[in-house]
Amino acid sequence: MKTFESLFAELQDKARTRPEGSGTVAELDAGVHHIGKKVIEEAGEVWMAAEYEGKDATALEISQLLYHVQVMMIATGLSLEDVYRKL
Ligand SMILES: N=c1c2ncn([C@@H]3O[C@H](COP(=O)(O)OP(=O)(O)OP(=O)(O)O)[C@@H](O)[C@H]3O)c2ncn1[C@@H]1O[C@H](COP(=O)(O)O)[C@@H](O)[C@H]1O
Repeated sequence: MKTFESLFAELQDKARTRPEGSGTVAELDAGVHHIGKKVIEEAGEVWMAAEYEGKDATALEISQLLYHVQVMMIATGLSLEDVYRKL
């Protein structure tokens, strides 16, 4: 099963190797402003799913929020350790 750490390593690899067709590469190229809007959009979807759509839909939306947060970390040059130090 994919974990937060393994997904982050995968996304770092995508950012470095820039494979054709990667949504992550496209999102990184679109920049922090675009990624920020995706984070906000997914956060809103988490809220709505949690209130009205049940556990499975909420888990899906949370996974998408975590993905976009990780893309933001890579776009801003943050490592997992940089964030974990703040926990
Ligand atoms: N976990 C994710 C992931 N979660 C969310 N998303 C993206 O976020 C979008 C969220 O879906 P929504 O339905 O909310 O949005 P949408 O309006 O349909 O999508 P857009 O039109 O905004 O792209 C999805 O369409 C994906 O583009 C993800 N994209 C990629 N991953 C994983 O990231 C890794 C690298 O992916 P690539 O860079 O695409 O190879 C792979 O393991 C993927 O499984």
